[in-house]
Amino acid sequence: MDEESTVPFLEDTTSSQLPEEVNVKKRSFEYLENFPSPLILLLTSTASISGFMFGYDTGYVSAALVSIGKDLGGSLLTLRDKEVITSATSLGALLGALTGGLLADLWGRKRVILLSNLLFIVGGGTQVFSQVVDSMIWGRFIMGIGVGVGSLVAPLFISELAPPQFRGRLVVINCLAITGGQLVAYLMGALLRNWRILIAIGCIPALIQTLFFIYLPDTPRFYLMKGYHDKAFQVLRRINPGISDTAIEDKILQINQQNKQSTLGLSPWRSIWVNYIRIHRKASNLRALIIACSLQAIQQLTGLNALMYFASTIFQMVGFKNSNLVSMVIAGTNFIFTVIALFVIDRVGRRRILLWTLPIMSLSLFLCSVCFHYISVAFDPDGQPIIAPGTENVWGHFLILAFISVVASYALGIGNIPWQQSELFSQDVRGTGISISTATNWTSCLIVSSSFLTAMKLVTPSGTFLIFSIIGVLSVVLIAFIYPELSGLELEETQEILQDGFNVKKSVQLSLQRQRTQ
Ligand SMILES: O[C@H]1[C@H](O)[C@@H](O)[C@H](O)[C@@H](O)[C@H]1O
Repeated sequence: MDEESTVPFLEDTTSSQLPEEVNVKKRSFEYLENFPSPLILLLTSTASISGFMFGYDTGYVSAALVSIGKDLGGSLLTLRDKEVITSATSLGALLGALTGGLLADLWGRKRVILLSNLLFIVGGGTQVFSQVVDSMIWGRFIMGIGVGVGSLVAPLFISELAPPQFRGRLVVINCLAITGGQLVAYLMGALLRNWRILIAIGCIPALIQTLFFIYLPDTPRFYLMKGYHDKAFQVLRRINPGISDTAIEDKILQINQQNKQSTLGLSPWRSIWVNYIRIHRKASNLRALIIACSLQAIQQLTGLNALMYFASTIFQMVGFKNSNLVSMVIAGTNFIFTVIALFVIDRVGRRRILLWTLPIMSLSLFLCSVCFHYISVAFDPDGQPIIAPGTENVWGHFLILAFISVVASYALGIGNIPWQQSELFSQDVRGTGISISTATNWTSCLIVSSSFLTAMKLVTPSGTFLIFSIIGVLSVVLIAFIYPELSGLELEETQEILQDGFNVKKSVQLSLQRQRTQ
């Protein structure tokens, strides 16, 4: 380690020229490990249980709706009941996302994860014991709040702990848990005929995570936000074995520089307000917010979840009668390609992956649109799409290939990169920032799920997928202009990048230099 590497990068926060001009001041904290420490892996996997519950709880609903039959109130569920039961979770998640980040700043990341578990268990329990539709809806709503809170706090927790060169991969572990949760939900849905057991199983991971977290610490960055130097020191020491005390103190100094802005001592409401204003007034924060919200909106507005929903009808057309199997093929592709993302995200870089995969995804969506042009889709009296008899199967086969290509390119990039959002924000407004961007995700999800069937009727399925494809193309242009490369950079460094512009070119150079020195 040379002398220069002990100079905290952020000491030079007034510098607006990056990165050659700052002579690549190396990070104050030299990571000696080539592999994250066992404690980091334990904390990451435990936090990722939240991701699993996000996936499982959004995934089991279609199977549960089929097997509920007349169990709720003695009559079959109407289409309206099904819609409300399904969307109650997304609505709850929107509420959870709006409040989760703010609570994480007030109470700590760990306590908020515990709160989300309580919501999972109360919401799940309410559903398991439901005798009428209304209590089922309330159960789904309460559980949805837990999903929303968990969807933002788990990646936040992980990215605050992770050494920069592993951060991308460690956050993808949570995304892997989401797609894994969806896959397991479909698998269980196919195996289990009893919906109450299907839902009850979903509460077990929440209990396991609670037990683990009782004994595990919060993140050093949160402890420093609250002024707990010793606790932060101890966690940094445990997660980075082999690092000198001086290097740890350097790191603490670096984090504390950003905490000068913290709202310590203010009342909770006042600090929420102050952070809300701060995130809009300070240029670097506003840029971070624009990037994070854009990525989250793009993830949902390119229609992946709608495609998942429609997949079973298409597969039926080409001879697959088992719709659960269909969902598993799509969810399986999503899972497998998220595994690949895990291995490439830090090496290739977030920006570059998006610029490679989004064009492929847009092209695949366009191919879906072309295939649909040759397939005649009708709608049954309930408004559900059905394939008109006598349709040429060959287009159905092409469509399946196009679907798989959409899901694969999605899972490699836009399916997981928006969840790296915590790295964009400075310490003082991180909770507020990720609350707003996660709420953007759930709002966009609600917009697509509530308008998808109407759009298919109004502009045909071919037109709907053409719209998704156009959104994909526009997103590539937007990302090319506004998304800097943050792979390998310290959380504190990203703010420097966003200080006087989006600094895309300079960030790419800095990230490359970091990769060479790590
Ligand atoms: O990152 C996740 C994942 O890609 C899921 O498969 C998808 O259903 C969610 O909407 C998304 O947020």
